[in-house]
Amino acid sequence: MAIIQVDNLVKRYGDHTAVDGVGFTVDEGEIFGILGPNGAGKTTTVECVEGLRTPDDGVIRVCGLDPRRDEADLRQVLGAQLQESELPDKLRVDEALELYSSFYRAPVDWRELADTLNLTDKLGTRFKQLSGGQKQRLSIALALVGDPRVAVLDELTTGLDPQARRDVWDLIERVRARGVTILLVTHFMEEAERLCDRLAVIDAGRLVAIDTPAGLVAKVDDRQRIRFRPSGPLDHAVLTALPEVTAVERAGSQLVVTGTGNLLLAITTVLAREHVIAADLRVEQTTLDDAFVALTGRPIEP
Ligand SMILES: Nc1ncnc2c1ncn2[C@@H]1O[C@H](COP(=O)(O)OP(=O)(O)OP(=O)(O)O)[C@@H](O)[C@H]1O
Repeated sequence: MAIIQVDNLVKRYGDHTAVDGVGFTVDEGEIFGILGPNGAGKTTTVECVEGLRTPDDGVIRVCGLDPRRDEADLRQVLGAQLQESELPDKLRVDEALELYSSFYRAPVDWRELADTLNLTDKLGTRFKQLSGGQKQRLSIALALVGDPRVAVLDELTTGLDPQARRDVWDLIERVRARGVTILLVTHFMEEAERLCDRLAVIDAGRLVAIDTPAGLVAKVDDRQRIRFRPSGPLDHAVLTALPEVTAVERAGSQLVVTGTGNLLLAITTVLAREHVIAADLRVEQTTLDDAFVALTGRPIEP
């Protein structure tokens, strides 16, 4: 069942159309990602979902609520990561968590949440004195403290080191396992691939594609590339004769074979028959990065 519904969303800033007819639905319990380069309109889209901005056109429903009209009810079901500037510098971590839980009818135990986010030894620290990563973890805690049905997380792991990023991903998976629906804004391919059930790719305010990460890759290209160094002479014709093979190229001492289907099995069977050993064999598949370039015409990071 759709818990978030966005139809033909349009948002303009002056004469600049930041979001231009974007639509998607998110099912209950899904992690749904919005992926796109800087300035694509991702934050504007989710801020309309959160009721923080008024759309110029379109319909949005979150748990059946209209984010602008039903703002007070929306606050009880939707958790949003706050912007850094929203917390006073002198507020301590424990005070912030206590304050935010007081906003909700049925908050979770904030001490437990702080523990999960490795914030327990920072409870007495003032906001201003937290590192970038600690502030980020606190903002995630504040988004989840109300035990929301839907959590909106914008650039969740920006500024975190690789280990902290993985810890946050694990946390998000645990949150989802409790049934929370997550709308996630990201421009990290690895994050999108690892966490999201489905992704909306947005570029220059427009929706380019919606699919699973694997579906986006498959849409673009299902070719694989296999590289290896043959141990002895090999007639390329034995490879090009295979129905799975579309091309064979030489790159220095390596052969690069492109194809589809069960390419690896087809190649290794032929090599065994020809008594050739494939050294340094590597299988390269189309990645989400490749799919993004194919869909939008450019890489996500300039
Ligand atoms: N309050 C505003 N007033 C005017 N223009 C704005 C405002 N907020 C955003 N924009 C513009 O609208 C476009 C979309 O911005 P938005 O922040 O939604 O993109 P984004 O995809 O979230 O980008 P980023 O990844 O950089 O945060 C950009 O061109 C941005 O400069």
